[in-house]
Amino acid sequence: MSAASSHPSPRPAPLPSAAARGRFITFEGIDGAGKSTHIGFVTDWLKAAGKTVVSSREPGGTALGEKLRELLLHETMDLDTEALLMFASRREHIAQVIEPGLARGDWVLSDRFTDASFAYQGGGRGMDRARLDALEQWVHPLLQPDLTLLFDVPLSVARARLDASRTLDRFEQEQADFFERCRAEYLRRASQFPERFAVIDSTRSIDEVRTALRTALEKLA
Ligand SMILES: Nc1ncnc2c1ncn2[C@@H]1O[C@H](COP(=O)(O)OP(=O)(O)O)[C@@H](O)[C@H]1O
Ligand SMILES: Cc1cn([C@H]2C[C@H](O)[C@@H](COP(=O)(O)OP(=O)(O)O)O2)c(=O)[nH]c1=O
Repeated sequence: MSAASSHPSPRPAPLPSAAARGRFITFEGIDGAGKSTHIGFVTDWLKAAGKTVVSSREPGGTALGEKLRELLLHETMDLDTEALLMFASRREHIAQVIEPGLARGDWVLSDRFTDASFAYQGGGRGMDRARLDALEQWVHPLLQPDLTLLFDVPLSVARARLDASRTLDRFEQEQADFFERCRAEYLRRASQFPERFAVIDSTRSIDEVRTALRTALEKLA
């Protein structure tokens, strides 16, 4: 018997496999609904579950996106310009942050994404939905969030929660009926895409909201 047959050669090392794709979670709701309050909680919960988390926002999330955010929040502009700049910021965010993060296997959290354009430019300002559909098809034909957490509250609750002392941006200065339309469009989107939306009743206490968030996250993990 040869030495080779009595001592089989060691198995070749497995080839490095590509990281499993991460998950994309978006946070939505009218201003004052409670998104920012709970992003930190979701981040901590996911990290405790062993995930690598990237937390970002729109408009913004990149150096260029943050410059566009400044313009969007403070300069008066035509509605088409506003929608195009929202999607320009989004394109950069997808290319630089969201797609690379998901490819690395990270869990990417975004404070707002395309549902906000449908809610604010579409519902709030009355932009034709077909135009927003076309922009979405252009900017991210294949990408959709794995989970969209919609923090839902009546406008009166959101308004009461917004810190009276803070300076309101161009969107926050809008009238009540604008936000009613935004909220209605968010809820319409949630019923159009029930597989990815979790509607969180954000009138409940922070602890109760956290319980609802855990339930939604456990389904995804
Ligand atoms: N479930 C809740 N109950 C009571 N107050 C809340 C709740 N969620 C958020 N808040 C408070 O409401 C205010 C607005 O919340 P925030 O998370 O900044 O809203 P958003 O990011 O959606 O604009 C904050 O002062 C926050 O502490
Ligand atoms: C992403 C996005 C945001 N917006 C608006 C909603 C918000 O009023 C504003 C900024 O969002 P946000 O970061 O939630 O504001 P804040 O830091 O004051 O809580 O931009 C749109 O109108 N369309 C969009 O596509």
